[in-house]
Amino acid sequence: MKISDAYVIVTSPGRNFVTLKIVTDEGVYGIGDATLNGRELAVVAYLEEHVLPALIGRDASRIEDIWHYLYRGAYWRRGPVTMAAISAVDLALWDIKAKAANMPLYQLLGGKSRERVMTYAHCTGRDIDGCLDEVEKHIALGYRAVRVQAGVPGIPTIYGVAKREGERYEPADAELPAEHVWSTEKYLNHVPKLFAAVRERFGDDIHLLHDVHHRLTPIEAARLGKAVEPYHLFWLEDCVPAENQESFRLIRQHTTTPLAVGEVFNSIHDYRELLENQWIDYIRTPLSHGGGLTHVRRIADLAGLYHVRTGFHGPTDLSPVCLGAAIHFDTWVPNFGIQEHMPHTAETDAVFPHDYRFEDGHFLVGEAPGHGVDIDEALAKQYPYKRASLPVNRLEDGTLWHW
Ligand SMILES: O=C(O)C(=O)C[C@H](O)[C@H](O)CO
Ligand SMILES: [Mg+2]
Repeated sequence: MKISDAYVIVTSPGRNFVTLKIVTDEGVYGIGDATLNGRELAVVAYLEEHVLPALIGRDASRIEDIWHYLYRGAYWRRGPVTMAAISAVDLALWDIKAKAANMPLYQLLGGKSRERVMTYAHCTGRDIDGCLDEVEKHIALGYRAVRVQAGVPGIPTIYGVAKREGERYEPADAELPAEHVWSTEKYLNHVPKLFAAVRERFGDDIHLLHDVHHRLTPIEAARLGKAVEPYHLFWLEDCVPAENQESFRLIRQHTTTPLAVGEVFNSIHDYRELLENQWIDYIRTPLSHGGGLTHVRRIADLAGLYHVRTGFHGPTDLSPVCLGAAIHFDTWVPNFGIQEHMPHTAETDAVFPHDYRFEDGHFLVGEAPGHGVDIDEALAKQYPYKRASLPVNRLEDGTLWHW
């Protein structure tokens, strides 16, 4: 089965998505997600100029060889743009392989390890009370796990909290990066109060998660991890920027709060010291940024040796294609932890018809051959690309900080 055509579809049904379609001479096609929030067209250019012309005529069944051709063959390795492009090709080829085998993707991976996939919801409020109301709503929807983020007094705009009550949170909300102001002290003083309030109102059974979004230094992260220990979090996410993996040694020495890392990683090499030293508990790299199934399953296998589990990134800036493939992976992977779930808009769901289902706080995998997600190309055309950038953060004195 040879690749006869490959093209990119850019659509913006509420937010931008980049989708790759690979077509074979036998008429079977596959779909991959190539969305890199705020840098979408860089991946489009990489695919169109450097990847797709070299795919035409290749045997679509040789996924492993094509992966290495694109990775080793580029000479320039790793990086989010390259790896998002490789991921999209890989997801589309696995979709083709599973369709050709007339099997849902999880069957090709090794079959079901579980019946359903536990998800966590985003609960955010302008203040602690607003956040508690959201937790209540999400428990009523059946969620067993919630990520809690609340506004911090004295910080006007903060990661994870919508600008206005009742609005959805979307960080890429301006053509050019919006400037936010950050205060570590105000944040560190406030967060333990949020967790105390959630446990006080909802008890011990619900899993609680929190995303620091890379803003602390290692010793500050250690302080936060210790401060929230009484509230036994499921995880504390991205507590420091993680280019320096060694930072986690210090954090781990001080706290038993479980740590999740990796939504901005794209290679197994980003994880090696973290895993081998048992400094983290969950890996977060999504299939659409970490080299697709071919590479992410190697990361998951390495993680499994160290009792580390998966907790894939799943905000709305990963398309339903990535989410659909992730649900197959989650259904199979032995060391599954949890799946992030931030519901897509109705417009997005219409552009990407899919057969996964959400029920009672869990995803249920579909039985259609492939990963079960398609794209309605005619509908996609009705939503043209709009430039959208992620914000930047500055300390109160104006210093540029991590967002
Ligand atoms: O969902 C999360 O945990 C995130 O941190 C979301 C990121 O801010 C988002 O994907 C940036 O594009
Ligand atoms: Mg995150």
